[in-house]
Amino acid sequence: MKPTDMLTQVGSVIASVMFAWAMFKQYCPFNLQEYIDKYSKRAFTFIYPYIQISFNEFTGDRFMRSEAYSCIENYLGSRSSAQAKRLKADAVKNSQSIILSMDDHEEVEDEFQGVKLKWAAGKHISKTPSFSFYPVTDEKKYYKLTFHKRNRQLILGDYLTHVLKEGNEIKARNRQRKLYTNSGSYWRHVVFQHPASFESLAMEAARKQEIMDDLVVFSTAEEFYARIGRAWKRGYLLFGPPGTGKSTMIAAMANLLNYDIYDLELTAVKDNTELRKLLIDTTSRSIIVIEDIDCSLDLTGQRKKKKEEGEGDEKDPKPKLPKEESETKQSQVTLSGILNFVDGLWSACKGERLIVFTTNFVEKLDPALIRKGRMDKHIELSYCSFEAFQILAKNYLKLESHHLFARIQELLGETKMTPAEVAEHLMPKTISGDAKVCLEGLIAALEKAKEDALLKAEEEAKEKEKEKAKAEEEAKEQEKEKSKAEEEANEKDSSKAEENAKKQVKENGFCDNGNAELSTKEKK
Ligand SMILES: Nc1ncnc2c1ncn2[C@@H]1O[C@H](COP(=O)(O)OP(=O)(O)OP(=O)(O)O)[C@@H](O)[C@H]1O
Ligand SMILES: [Mg+2]
Repeated sequence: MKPTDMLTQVGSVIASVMFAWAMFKQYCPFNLQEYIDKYSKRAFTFIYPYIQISFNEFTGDRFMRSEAYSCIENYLGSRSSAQAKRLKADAVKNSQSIILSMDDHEEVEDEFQGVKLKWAAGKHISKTPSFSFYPVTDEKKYYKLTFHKRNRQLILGDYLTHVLKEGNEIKARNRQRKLYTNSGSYWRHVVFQHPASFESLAMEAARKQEIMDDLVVFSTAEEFYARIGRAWKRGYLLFGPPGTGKSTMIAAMANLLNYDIYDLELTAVKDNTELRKLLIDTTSRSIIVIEDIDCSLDLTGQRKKKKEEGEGDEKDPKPKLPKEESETKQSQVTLSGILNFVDGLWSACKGERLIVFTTNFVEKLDPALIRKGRMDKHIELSYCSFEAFQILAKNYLKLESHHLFARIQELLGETKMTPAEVAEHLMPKTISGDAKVCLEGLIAALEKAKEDALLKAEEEAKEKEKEKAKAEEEAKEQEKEKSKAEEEANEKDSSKAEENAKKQVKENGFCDNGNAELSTKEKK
């Protein structure tokens, strides 16, 4: 038989089979069709040695994108770019980088512990009836994993866990981080792009390293927290004078760990229920920040106030602005609400979380709020040391050393200046950006600060001296008054005794109180 004849015969056989199949579908009862379909698939899987798993893009009611699908998409990214011929590209991180994924109907291979598997991207298209002129197509994308059935245990267990974990990590690396703020009971967000880093933070190197280690250890300690039975969260209390870098450190923490920031404005939270709702809505890998907790709400005196109710109002050492006052009145968040927020059951949901409080006055906070276990790490940010200055000089002026550094070191040891003030003096003052001008300006400011501090100390000493003298005078005056009062009391006593004696003599003819002289006189 000629090859052309053979081809003709094959073609006619295929055409007949297809015709028979079409007739069968047309006239065969639906139940029988289903029956045959089911058993033919079973028979096929019986002889087919591979297992297939589909991961659909949307689960359930189509509104939720499947987490597994996006994890797989991320996981397959690098493999796709290396193996697939048709790729899809998408921009992430505010168009700063591109991620690639395989296009529909492409396949890539993967290997896990020596086992080979295959991933394929596909889509089901179904036409949904519509009144529109244009037909509406409903695309359902999926990834299909194919592997040999002898590896079932390994793939369903370790491999899929590995895919989800790695996919999640890639997703976290690629995602655009967000800065959230609360508005009512919802979070609004903007893109978070703060350049702060631990490298540029002006702080002693050893302390900085300790904080960074603590953060990194925390972020990788999921198994540890699960083993010891603690929620995977950690509290940081940053305290120190204004301008010492508390907010900057929070941004550096977020950049180090690649976390989102939830900046919680407590005065805008109506009550504890709203606070809980906000907490539940936060995602994992995030830092929840409450800035200036001492003046966000009057949490400082709540416990004391309850005890002292009716004893009159305690004077707030920091006068509040009228707006702040009215907001505080509106907010009914209580200290116990905050404590539940920090370590209640809800704070444990959905992965790792850092909770950071900042304050200028740590001593004003209720000890319950900042005890270890709630605020695990207390970090004091203080005035600028010489080591911190060196980092600022390197950042601002690109200077590692300078002959004026010695004088600055001397002055920083003698006076207090916040890193924010030092940084301000190191900002370029001339177009040429002459470092010497900045350093001289800083020296002048430090000398002035030193003089001011001396004057202030002298004034304080004088004030103290005055107060001491006044106190001594008052004490003397009090002493005088006391002795005068005693004299008067003595006089009163003796005249009273005299009167009593006279009375007795009049009534009894004698006196028994020992005032014999008087009684005999009276008798005579
Ligand atoms: N330790 C620091 N390292 C680097 N820059 C700093 C440091 N401290 C302050 N700065 C600079 O000073 C500015 C103010 O600092 P920041 O807002 O972090 O202070 P803060 O402690 O949060 O103050 P506040 O208590 O008033 O909120 C920052 O923009 C930063 O440039
Ligand atoms: Mg701040």
